[in-house]
Amino acid sequence: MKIGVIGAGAWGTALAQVAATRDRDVLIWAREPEVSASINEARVNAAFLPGIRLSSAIRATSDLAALADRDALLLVTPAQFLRSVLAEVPVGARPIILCAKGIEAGTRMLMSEVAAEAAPDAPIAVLSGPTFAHEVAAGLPTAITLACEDEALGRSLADRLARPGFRPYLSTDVIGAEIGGAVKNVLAIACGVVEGAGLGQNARAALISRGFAEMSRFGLARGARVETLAGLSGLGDLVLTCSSTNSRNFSLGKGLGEGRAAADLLADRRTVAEGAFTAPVLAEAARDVGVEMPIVDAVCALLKGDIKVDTLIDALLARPLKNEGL
Ligand SMILES: NC(=O)c1ccc[n+]([C@@H]2O[C@H](COP(=O)([O-])OP(=O)(O)OC[C@H]3O[C@@H](n4cnc5c(N)ncnc54)[C@H](O)[C@@H]3O)[C@@H](O)[C@H]2O)c1
Ligand SMILES: O=P(O)(O)OC[C@H](O)CO
Repeated sequence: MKIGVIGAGAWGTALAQVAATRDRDVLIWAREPEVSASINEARVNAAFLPGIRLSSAIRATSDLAALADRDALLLVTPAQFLRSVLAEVPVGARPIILCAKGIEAGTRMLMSEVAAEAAPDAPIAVLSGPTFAHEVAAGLPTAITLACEDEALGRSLADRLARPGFRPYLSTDVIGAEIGGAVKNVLAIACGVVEGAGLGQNARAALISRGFAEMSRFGLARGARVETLAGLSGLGDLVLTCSSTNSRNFSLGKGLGEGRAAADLLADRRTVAEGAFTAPVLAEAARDVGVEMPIVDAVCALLKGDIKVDTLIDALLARPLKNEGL
């Protein structure tokens, strides 16, 4: 199975590196010609994954047509660009593995729903979990969920990607795997706010727990399974991303918590903080299914600049007491 990777940001590059540990022919599409050149000539992705020496088995191209000979495609562009990129790739009936974590603005669609429209003949899998790209590219031990409704295909894709240090766990719950990855990015912004505003470790733990309750309420309303939400792609990734400034989403939140404006923090960013795009569409999607997500609403308000951090925290803490259950 010849692997093609579409998107040469940090995560696409790390996944190409994973595939290249056993495969002598991995092709990655970079939107930026200078990134292709840097990978092919210097064996490094200086723009998006600096400091990692890349395998000589990875070739880069900036021509999407060059992916025509690939047997399976990993889609690793940011979520808001999945549809436009798929429109340019004649995917046909080749399996696609969706790796972006987000919800499409405007349509409120999950990535699998976008892909089902844009590449209707392609079998779909989702790869999602607690996976900082630098650690994966450096070969540090990592476990991840690979979800595919077709169990046999899921197993063959997992076998194709698995390495001693990269361990996919199989699931058939595609929606559940996607919801965990999309929602945790928004909650990571909230945890960053807690850090930036100096609210302490108790508050961070409370936010992870109550954030997980929000993720679970929304996930269950959308048909996700409890074990998926409590697994690597849900709780696992929530804990990772809420714990470290290595997370772009957590860092963005930290800046907000320090009182900086979202527009300034997001201006001229080359790397993506998906939670900033997911937050408003997630809030809408939650209202569609009648689910309360107060932490997500709070992140939306901060991103819009509607409210100051102190006022927001006071409002969250003043909510009526309630039962802990979902
Ligand atoms: N970085 C990680 O550790 C990590 C881990 C797991 C999942 N992810 C997810 O992978 C996805 C990609 O993130 P990343 O970290 O690789 O990106 P990145 O922040 O490293 O790089 C940004 C990417 O966006 C691409 N881009 C910009 N404008 C574009 C356009 N108009 N059309 C298509 N692509 C465009 C750039 O070419 C580049 O590949 C995100 O959904 C992210 O949540 C990231
Ligand atoms: O840097 P972040 O916040 O986009 O997080 C990266 C990955 O999603 C962690 O699993």
